[in-house]
Amino acid sequence: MPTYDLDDSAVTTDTSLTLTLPAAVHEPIPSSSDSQENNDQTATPYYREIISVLASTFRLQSFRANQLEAINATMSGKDVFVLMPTGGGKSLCYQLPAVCKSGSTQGVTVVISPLISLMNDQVTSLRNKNVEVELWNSENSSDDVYAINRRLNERQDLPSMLYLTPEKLRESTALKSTLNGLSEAGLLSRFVIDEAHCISTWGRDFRDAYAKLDWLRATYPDVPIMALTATANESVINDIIQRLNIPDCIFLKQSFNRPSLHYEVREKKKKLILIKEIAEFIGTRHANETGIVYCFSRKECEEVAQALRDRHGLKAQHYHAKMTSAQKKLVQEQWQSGGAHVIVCTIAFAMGIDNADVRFVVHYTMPKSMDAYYQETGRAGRDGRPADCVLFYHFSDAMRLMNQIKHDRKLDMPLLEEDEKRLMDNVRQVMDYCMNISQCRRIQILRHFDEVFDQKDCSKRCDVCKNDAQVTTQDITSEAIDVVHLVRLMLGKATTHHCKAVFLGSKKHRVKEKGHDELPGHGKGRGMGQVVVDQLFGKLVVMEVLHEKEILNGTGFFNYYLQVTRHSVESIEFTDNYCLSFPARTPSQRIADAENERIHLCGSCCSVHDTRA
Ligand SMILES: Nc1ncnc2c1ncn2[C@@H]1O[C@H](COP(=O)(O)OP(=O)(O)OP(=O)(O)O)[C@@H](O)[C@H]1O
Repeated sequence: MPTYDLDDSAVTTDTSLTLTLPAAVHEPIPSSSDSQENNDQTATPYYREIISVLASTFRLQSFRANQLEAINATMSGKDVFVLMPTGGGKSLCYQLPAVCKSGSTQGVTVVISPLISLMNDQVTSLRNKNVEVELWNSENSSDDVYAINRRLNERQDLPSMLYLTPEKLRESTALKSTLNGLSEAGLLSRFVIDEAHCISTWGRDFRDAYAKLDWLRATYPDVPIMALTATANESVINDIIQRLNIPDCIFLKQSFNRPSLHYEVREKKKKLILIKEIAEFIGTRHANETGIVYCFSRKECEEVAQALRDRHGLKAQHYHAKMTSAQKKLVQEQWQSGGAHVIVCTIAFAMGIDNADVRFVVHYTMPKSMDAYYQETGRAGRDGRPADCVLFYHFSDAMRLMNQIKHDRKLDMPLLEEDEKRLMDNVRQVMDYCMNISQCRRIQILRHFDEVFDQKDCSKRCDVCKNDAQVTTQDITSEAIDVVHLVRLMLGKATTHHCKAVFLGSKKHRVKEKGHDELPGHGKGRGMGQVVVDQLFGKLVVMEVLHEKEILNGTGFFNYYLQVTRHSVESIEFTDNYCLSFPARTPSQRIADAENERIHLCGSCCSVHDTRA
């Protein structure tokens, strides 16, 4: 057995997960457990230098799961595929061997990475460690390019690493000819494909220039390739391996479980109440600690940050795309120096801000996919210490995301129908996650990565496992059918909000003036309570029984009306999927629900009746 230490960091040390990969695509890939059983990782010819560089350059004491395996494999000239969760320590797997001299291949390690901001961060950090590194991307001036090219061509003082964007690699003939020269001189150590899921059309971030990377193996057959990603299910993995043509790669996968994170979903309330709840959560659980609040829009970021500052006295700052580089830099610096504790940001720009000691991630608005949720919560607890991830969910946010997808399809650019479906499905999966309060959050999250998780290992570090006893599961097939009938009777001309009100038995003016209090479905959901009715409607959207149709109104704005989709009532009756889990309602909650609906409880039988005249 290896004698090196695995720290108790953000990832587990379970390396025994293997995937079933179709033989037609490639030969079976050795799993990490195989390689560990057969090989003492400390007995390789490179180990002595590896350990020395770990301490001297990277100032680290030990390896995390699979890092040493990846480093040894690439130094011995093998292709490697590293599937490691966000914050797991992928960078070290290629940065460390790039600095070492004893590997079987010599020269420059070429890193292909999709995000200029992440490259900049890495390059700065490497230069601070005195690692010789060059960066070649669209931000370079012609003088920069000239200098880099000269350095690479003269080969006197070669950098250990060269960071590139895939677009640069595809477009620049000067770069290609320089790489050819290095290859002919035997001075290309390896190619590293970071965020390798961008290669796959199955992945969420497909990039055209990434797909062209099949060119690497064809042009430089002897240069080892290392592919790394934090998000890839089985189809994506197969696709990456096939496209890069690395069928015999050493495949290293570990559990995606992040034991240090506590997952929780809470019901999203109205704006000011919600912001107060967030402020209280931060104040009681994370006073003076750093965290991120994710919002949907730039306006929302600014409003929430301002409210947290002005109303609740928190050191909060917003961060989004419309800010100037100088403003962003200032906020980053404030965050890193403790001048700002809470960053309220949109997802697109959260990638550029990175701190190891983020203690909480709050989703003010639900994420657009489970992948995104994993990535965004993955910003917390990167130092391996406990951190909280709280997602505030409301059905209307899901509708907002779905409507945005439809809009993007119409307005912007060609979103293919299948892309739209995929994006919609992604939102539905998150809705499903939020509404499923009967299954451990970790089981649900990890299932998304094709990983089977044993609930007992959650150790009550999610809301579901913690609140175990208070959940009720109910077959809601007949209520679902009632809703479908009711929505049909509305002839596609009522909003979701209105349909819910009618279903709950509202006698408000708007309901009465349309005669909807006379409909057969009026009040069928009476007594279920707003939360359960929200869940029921949400479930029907997830199941694609209902959807919101966008209709342009006379004032040039869109109205969203609830409609029944292709599914018939019969299909509901014959599926066994129509169960809902919800927190058991206490008597006081039932009274509150009833009052919300302006319906009174009958004192004698305790069931809900409309006792008004
Ligand atoms: N062996 C180690 N011991 C202690 N800390 C480590 C080790 N390896 C990496 N780290 C630290 O873990 C943090 C995350 O590492 P890194 O940025 O490489 O993660 P990543 O897997 O690339 O994550 P992401 O997918 O989010 O980019 C960094 O702060 C890094 O210094």
